[in-house]
Formats: sequence, structure tokens, C-alpha cells
Amino acid sequence: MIENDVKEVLISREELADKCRELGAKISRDFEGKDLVLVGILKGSVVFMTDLMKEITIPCNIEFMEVSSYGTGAVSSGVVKINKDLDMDITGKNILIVEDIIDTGLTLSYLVNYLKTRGAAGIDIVCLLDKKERRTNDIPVTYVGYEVPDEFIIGYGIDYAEKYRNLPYVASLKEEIYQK
Ligand SMILES: O=P(O)(O)OC[C@H]1O[C@H](OP(=O)(O)OP(=O)(O)O)[C@H](O)[C@@H]1O
Ligand SMILES: Nc1nc2[nH]cnc2c(=O)[nH]1
Repeated sequence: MIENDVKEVLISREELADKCRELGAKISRDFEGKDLVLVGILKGSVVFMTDLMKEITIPCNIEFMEVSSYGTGAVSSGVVKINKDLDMDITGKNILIVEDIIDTGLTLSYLVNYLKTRGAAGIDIVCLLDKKERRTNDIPVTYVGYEVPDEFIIGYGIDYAEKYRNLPYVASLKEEIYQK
């Protein structure tokens, strides 16, 4: 049972559903009349993206990119790699990057710079979880769901070594699992 490796449940499924409703309503208001493209960053954002997009009531395109910097473990390699790029031309579009978690900020600062080179009219970020105390790359995040402590976070799309993405809530992982 994957639940046995959970140290503490940090955000329940009910709280996550409420947060998606709240963020979806704000985004729908703020981007009314604009050419909006949601860009989900695989794989971690997949659950958040799915729940959030159902709460957005204005027309929008859905795109995905896959980038990685963490390899299979708990420590970032420091180098961001694009494994899957956008499928569409984003010239003149308003991009809303949908991320699960911001930690050092390396991934998002790399992505924002990259998307600027692709001719986007505007780039905003919605990030479910913010590990603020770990930030090394300062990056403006337009919408933040929750601040989380500097613990190893899993669940609701977020993995450790590709496991635990299917936990329906956000939790911290027991130290003995990732310090093995
Ligand atoms: O702020 P940073 O220190 O850059 O960390 C945040 C990034 O780390 C995670 O992705 P990961 O590379 O683990 O890939 P995944 O989404 O496929 O799990 C997460 O989804 C963010 O993209
Ligand atoms: N799974 C996971 N990925 C991360 N990437 C950056 N921080 C984290 C974290 O706490 N958990």
C-alpha cells in the first residue's frame, strides 16, 4: 500500500477540489476575452491540470510540455531538459503555465525564458504548491495554491522515483524512503 509510506497528509482531496474551484474562477475572470493557452508541465501537473481545467469557464487551448531536472531521485541535477515540446504555434497567445510544485524555481525560470523565445504575448504561472524557503531562482508566480514546508512532497501527480503520483491528496514522504 502506497499509503504506508506517507509521513503526513498535508492537503486533503476536499481542500484540493476547493482550491481548483477558487483558482479556476479567478483565472476565468482574469483571462476573459484573451486568447488563453494552458500549458501543463508533465508529468507532475497532470492531476492538477485535469481538475483545474474543468473549473475554467472561458475558451482555452490545452497543451503539454515535458521537462525534467530531477532524474529519478530527490535531488535536482540543476540542468533542465525538454523531453516534449509544444505542439502549437503560441505567437501572440497568453500562456498560463500549469505547474504542480515550485522548489528552487529553476524549472519555471527556464520555461518562462524558453516560452518568451516562442513569441507568447504574455506568460503567467499557476502553481499548486510553493516550497518558498527553497527558492534560488526568483520567479513571479501569478497564482499559488498553497505554501508547503521543505519536506519531500508526494501525491496528486507528484512523485518520488515515479511512484505515489496516484495518491489522491498531497502528503510528505517518510524520510526513510528517500534517504535509503
Ligand atoms: O523548482 P524546481 O527545483 O525546478 O522543481 C520543480 C520541478 O520539479 C518537479 O518536476 P520533475 O523534474 O520532478 O518532473 P515530473 O513533473 O515529471 O515529476 C516539478 O514538477 C517541477 O517541474
Ligand atoms: N516529488 C517532488 N518533486 C519535487 N521537485 C521539487 N521539489 C519536489 C518535491 O518536494 N517533491
